[in-house]
Amino acid sequence: MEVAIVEHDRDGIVWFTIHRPEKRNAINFEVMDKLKETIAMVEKNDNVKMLVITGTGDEAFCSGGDLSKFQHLHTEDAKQMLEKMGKILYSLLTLSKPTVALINGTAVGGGCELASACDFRYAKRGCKIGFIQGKLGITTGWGGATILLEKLPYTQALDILLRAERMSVEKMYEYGWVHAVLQGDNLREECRGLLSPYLSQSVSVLRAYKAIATEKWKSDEFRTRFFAEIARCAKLWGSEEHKRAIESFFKKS
Ligand SMILES: CC[C@@H](C(=O)O)C(=O)SCCNC(=O)CCNC(=O)[C@H](O)C(C)(C)COP(=O)(O)OP(=O)(O)OC[C@H]1O[C@@H](n2cnc3c(N)ncnc32)[C@H](O)[C@@H]1OP(=O)(O)O
Repeated sequence: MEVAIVEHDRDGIVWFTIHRPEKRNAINFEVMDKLKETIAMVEKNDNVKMLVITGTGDEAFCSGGDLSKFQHLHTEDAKQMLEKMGKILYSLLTLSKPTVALINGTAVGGGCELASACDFRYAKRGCKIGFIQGKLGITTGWGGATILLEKLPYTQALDILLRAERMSVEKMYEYGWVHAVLQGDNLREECRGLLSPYLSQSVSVLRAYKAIATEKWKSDEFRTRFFAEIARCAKLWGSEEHKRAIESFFKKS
């Protein structure tokens, strides 16, 4: 079965849908590979204007890394896994076309990092959003904290990370992380409506604005901070606190 569905529509939107509803759209290596391939295609293809990332079903946008696969990784292997996705999120962050996370359900852990790397976050009313990594004895491991601290005011970003709680869409809207709260009757159409002013611009204009917007993230200084975050998380990955948190999640689920 496909782990992600990629559709290219008439308006120039590429829809990338993580398709693992039975795992609450958790990201394994296959999802990473497919996302990497899609980002490269969007970058190159002049018929594509925007990338929208979402998840299958009503339950989850994305539950982060696939813990059933990644829970046993030790520091060095964990670092490789985190760096692999970190590089993908960095290319998403600096993509030359506008990007949207269409949050159709719960977004937790790495799911929030994936959404943070997008330019806009539109979320269905009632969803829960949580940078819960702190409660798992780790930090964000895909560069998400560095991105959050770039995109939100310092106090809001730090509050979200230190609380490590599942927060309401409304609260995340107040913090400026969610840009539009959607009713959810037809998420795609609501999303398309919000994107229509952007889609009326040419690809050259979209590319030019994205280049201006993302220039600051192409410096060595930013990349060093981004990948240092990943190394810190890798160190915590093998800690007793993290192992206990994951064991307790699997006992419950
Ligand atoms: C690796 C990077 C790191 C980072 O940088 O942040 C991470 O992302 S660590 C992962 C952080 N994510 C989590 O800890 C989320 C764990 N999941 C949940 O808290 C909940 O599942 C949910 C997302 C809130 C949904 O709750 P609910 O609707 O009640 O579903 P269940 O809990 O019953 O789950 C159904 C099914 O899905 C499996 N599942 C869920 N999340 C994951 C996951 N991240 N990895 C692997 N599998 C996951 C869960 O085990 C259930 O499976 P079955 O028991 O086989 O049905």
